[in-house]
Amino acid sequence: MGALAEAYKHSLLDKQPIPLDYGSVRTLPESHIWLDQSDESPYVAHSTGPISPPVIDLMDPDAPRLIIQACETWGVFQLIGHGIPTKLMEDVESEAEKLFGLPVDQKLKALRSPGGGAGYGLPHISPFFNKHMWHEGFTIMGSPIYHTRQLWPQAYQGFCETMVDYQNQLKALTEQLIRIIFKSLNINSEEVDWLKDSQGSSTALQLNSYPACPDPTRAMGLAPHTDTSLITILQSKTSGLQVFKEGAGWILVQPIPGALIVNVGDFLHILSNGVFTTVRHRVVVTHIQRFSAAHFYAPPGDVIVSPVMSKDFGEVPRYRSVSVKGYVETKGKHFEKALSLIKK
Ligand SMILES: O=C(O)CCC(=O)C(=O)O
Ligand SMILES: [Fe+2]
Repeated sequence: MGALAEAYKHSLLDKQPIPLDYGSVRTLPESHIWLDQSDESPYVAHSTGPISPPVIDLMDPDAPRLIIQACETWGVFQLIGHGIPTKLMEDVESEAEKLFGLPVDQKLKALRSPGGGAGYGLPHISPFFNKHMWHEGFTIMGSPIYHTRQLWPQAYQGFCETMVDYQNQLKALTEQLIRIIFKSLNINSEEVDWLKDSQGSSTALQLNSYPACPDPTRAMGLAPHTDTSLITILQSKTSGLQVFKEGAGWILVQPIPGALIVNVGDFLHILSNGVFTTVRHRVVVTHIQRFSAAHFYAPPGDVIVSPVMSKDFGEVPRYRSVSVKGYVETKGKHFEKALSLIKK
């Protein structure tokens, strides 16, 4: 089982209820009101600030330097010139729209089984919050056929072909970015077996829907978190994602048409000895439904992640070495405290 599947298995999700039938709700239920959670209230920052994450063209000869700089200063950037066909990105969005547009009884046929990471359900981070998020998701790990057939016993093929093609292309793009980043860390990609053979690494594709919300200033689409990945690549044509920037607060990321949003995850943060920022992010909701697709990439579970030591990344390790599996378990139990628990 891949490390990400393991992560979801260890989450306490089985104790959680199923997503709301959003189509039938006219007012925000008490269970979904986040306003009281003071500094985390989404109400405080709906507008774009004076600063925003950099936009980088992968075809630019200076892209490697800009990517490293963005990983350090923001932990997130928008990527253009990435080579993922626009048509494929549009197909992913329209297939997600079709899926989440199904009647609730139909969607529940693909509900995640207890201990299973794939299928329809609440956000994986739900167990760590006492309020519910205005969100429904569909998680794909490996082949999507099993759950998709439960949704569309006959017409599952179009959805599956689109998602498999997207997963393959995003995995290759992620590995291209990892090679660029590893060079700066002085890691020889040729010596990293799981990267060289593209074997064993663990990926998940998370389709997110944030339904039209009757009271957006009091609801939370996706609560603040960092990703348990090396790198995450996100697509959404609608704004809603906010990233936390020290000294500036929550910044709305305004998607550039056709761009992908790349963010640093916890494993890259550890590997870079804390120099690359694992960016805290969240999603705010509006009166209009929003879709996104997040592609997570983590090394195989038995890989040991240790901070690199150098002049640029520090000569004293800030984190203990951890196995991917071990860290995933710690995150599954302690969520946002996980990184501080492995601090030296
Ligand atoms: O929907 C988004 O913009 C962000 C999704 C996200 O952060 C996640 O799935 O981990
Ligand atoms: Fe995320």
